[in-house]
Amino acid sequence: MPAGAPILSAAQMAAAEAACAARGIVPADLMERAAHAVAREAARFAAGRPILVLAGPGNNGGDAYGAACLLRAAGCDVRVAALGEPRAGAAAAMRARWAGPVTSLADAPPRPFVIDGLFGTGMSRAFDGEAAARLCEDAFILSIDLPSGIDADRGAALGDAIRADVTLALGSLKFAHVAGEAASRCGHVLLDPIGIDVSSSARTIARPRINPPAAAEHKYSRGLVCVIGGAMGGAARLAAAAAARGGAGYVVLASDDRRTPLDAIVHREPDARSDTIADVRTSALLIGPGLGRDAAARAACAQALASDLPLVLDGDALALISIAALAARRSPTILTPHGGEFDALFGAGDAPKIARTVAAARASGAVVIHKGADTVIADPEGNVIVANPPSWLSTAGTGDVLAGLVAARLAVTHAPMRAACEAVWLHQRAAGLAGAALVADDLPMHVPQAIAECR
Ligand SMILES: NC(=O)C1=CN([C@@H]2O[C@H](COP(=O)(O)OP(=O)(O)OC[C@H]3O[C@@H](n4cnc5c(N)ncnc54)[C@H](OP(=O)(O)O)[C@@H]3O)[C@@H](O)[C@H]2O)[C@@H](O)CC1
Ligand SMILES: Nc1ncnc2c1ncn2[C@@H]1O[C@H](COP(=O)(O)OP(=O)(O)O)[C@@H](O)[C@H]1O
Ligand SMILES: [K+]
Repeated sequence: MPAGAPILSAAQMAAAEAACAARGIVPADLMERAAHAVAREAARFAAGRPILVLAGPGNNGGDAYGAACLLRAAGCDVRVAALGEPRAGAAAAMRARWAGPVTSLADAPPRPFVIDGLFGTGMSRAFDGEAAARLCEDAFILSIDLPSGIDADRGAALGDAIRADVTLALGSLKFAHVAGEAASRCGHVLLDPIGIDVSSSARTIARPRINPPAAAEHKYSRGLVCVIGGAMGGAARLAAAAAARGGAGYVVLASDDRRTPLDAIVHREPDARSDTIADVRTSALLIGPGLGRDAAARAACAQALASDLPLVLDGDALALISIAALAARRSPTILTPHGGEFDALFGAGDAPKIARTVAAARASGAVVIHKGADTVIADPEGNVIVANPPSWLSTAGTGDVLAGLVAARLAVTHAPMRAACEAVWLHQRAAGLAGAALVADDLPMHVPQAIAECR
């Protein structure tokens, strides 16, 4: 996935395209550039294999006809199968340029390399993809802009959507490249800006820059993280270990369980929880991993919310707070809900995940890390960063590790959106370093290497 790349809705993409026209770059120019980009990548990936171009009735099909012409001119073995016929504009002109035969999808024999140019951002309703599926079954598939059959904004498959090996996004990434079910249908995502200027408040995550501590720093100035433990000691220990490896200067763990994951982590008795929450030296307080939901947990949450400390709320804590109490806070707050916790706190709703996460950040005044295969980070100003972490993270306790990293980065940076992005990047990188079949305990030890890569 291209790092730090803008992400647009279909409507925002169309507006950017219209703005090009105002600068004298007409749709035919953009389609020409798109066709060149598709032909370039197709030639590279096909590597001499016979190519079948699937062309649809809209501009996605126009890109496909344009690429077919360029590939044939370059000596490639190209056939075209079409669904509908472009009727007007740049797409019709590209169609007219293709002098070779065009068969229906049903009549086309399969070929080992398919360029999928059936539908892009204009996909509006479910499509019967049976004939396309037959042609794609054993082929390497390069999708133009989006795998056909995807809702560009929601990332939902509309009927029989295509599953691509490589998707070449044109102009900008769309929400479907990073969010929802569609993200896993895109395969490897490439982006060609085709000369369109785009700006967006939503971007893909990029490697952060993390500097070593300045020479004058000491353990307290580096950031004191306090982790409040509860019913399940292991969760708080995972979080504390991650906070220590995540660059905090000092980590305190207040819990019933005297065991700490590292000797460097200071244990405090649970009856000192209230003193810990009141400790003004604390740079970031983490509450929630393994907390439980009993009266003591509720009281600790209420005290944490009422404090002026920078706060990270995870797990059980998210079930013990209200949006109103969050909105009343003046200090930085970061929430780290998974999908179920998010729905319970903010409501399920039909809107796309990115829009729901932005609304949650606005309503709560907090930075929200809405976790999952498409992790959406939003701040109350509407800035959004999206990450697609490795699926091996889908195992118990990895969220506790993330919460500890968030607390560490908040303690160090004092900037909640930056802290959230740094933590999510370090978490996914540590997962990549830990590799297949990782368990949550493996992650903290890989965080120093991930930080070392952030110079
Ligand atoms: N962004 C940019 O700057 C640039 C964008 N470019 C390219 O344009 C693409 C967007 O093009 P687009 O808007 O023409 O839409 P597209 O995806 O081709 O499909 C629309 C057609 O499909 C039809 N249709 C829809 N659903 C259907 C169904 N279920 N079953 C059957 N038909 C269905 C629909 O029919 P209608 O709904 O109107 O009846 C209409 O005819 C974009 O993804 C990129 O590749 C580049 O050329 C250059 C720069
Ligand atoms: N399929 C997946 N692909 C990528 N990341 C995932 C997937 N499932 C879960 N994750 C990540 O794993 C972590 C799980 O967090 P959470 O559900 O709170 O687990 P726990 O409470 O057991 O620690 C989150 O960072 C989440 O984004
Ligand atoms: K397509």
